[in-house]
Amino acid sequence: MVKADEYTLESVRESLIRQEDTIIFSLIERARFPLNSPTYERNYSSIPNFSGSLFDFILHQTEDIQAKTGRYMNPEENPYEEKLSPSIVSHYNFSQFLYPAAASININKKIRKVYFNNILPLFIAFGNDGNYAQTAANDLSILQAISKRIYYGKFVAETKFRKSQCEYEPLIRAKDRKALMNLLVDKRVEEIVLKRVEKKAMVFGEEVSIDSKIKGKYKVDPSIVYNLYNKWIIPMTKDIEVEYILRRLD
Ligand SMILES: C=C(O[C@@H]1C=C(C(=O)O)C=C[C@H]1O)C(=O)O
Repeated sequence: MVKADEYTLESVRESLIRQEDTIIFSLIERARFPLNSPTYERNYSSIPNFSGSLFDFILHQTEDIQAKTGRYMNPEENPYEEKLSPSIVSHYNFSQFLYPAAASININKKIRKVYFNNILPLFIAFGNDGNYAQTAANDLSILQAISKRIYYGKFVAETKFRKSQCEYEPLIRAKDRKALMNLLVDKRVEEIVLKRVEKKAMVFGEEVSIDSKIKGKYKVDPSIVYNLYNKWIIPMTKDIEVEYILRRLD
């Protein structure tokens, strides 16, 4: 069993670094397909007894089977769907590190909206090749990876709170969002994250050729990965940190 104190700021940071790999590989996989807009059109799929797009259907069905088989018993995992089947398997005794009153914050709607409106158009070619099920499955992999990363802000906030409780408490009582954000933020770490994800996108996504003249062609533009983290992923992680910390004394 993982003990509650096995999460430390260092271990949380290590996990965030490993999650970068998952996010970047999932972007590379989605980039194999063009936009494939019918995937997201309500009227296109005509699935019997379901009103929604093919993507909505795959999201619901996939999360439901994952819920049944215990995925969301782990506090590090957060589903997008609200109504899911209960787990039908016996499960591992996961450490309950988060503060219960603060653990349930949810910005799924925002993450979904940002993904489809702001992130996807950045790295996808327009077009339609008919591979809608694969497209939706790849979207879901990215959404799950960025959701885990953003909600990991709760673990970041909890470790920081435990380290400096006296500094946080008065600001939480005063509901001083701005001061809490200043206390939570570490600009130096953010700059390292940004440089590292750009580099990882180069290393993981470079077209490999035995012809040494072909260099510098990437499956997903590294500067887009940088921007994705800078504009969306890090800010949303920090929002989760602040929302979590505000409820830390409830
Ligand atoms: C995750 C941390 O907290 C904040 C959020 C960061 C992020 O989203 O990458 C980086 C630094 C901090 O501003 C941390 O300090 O490691």
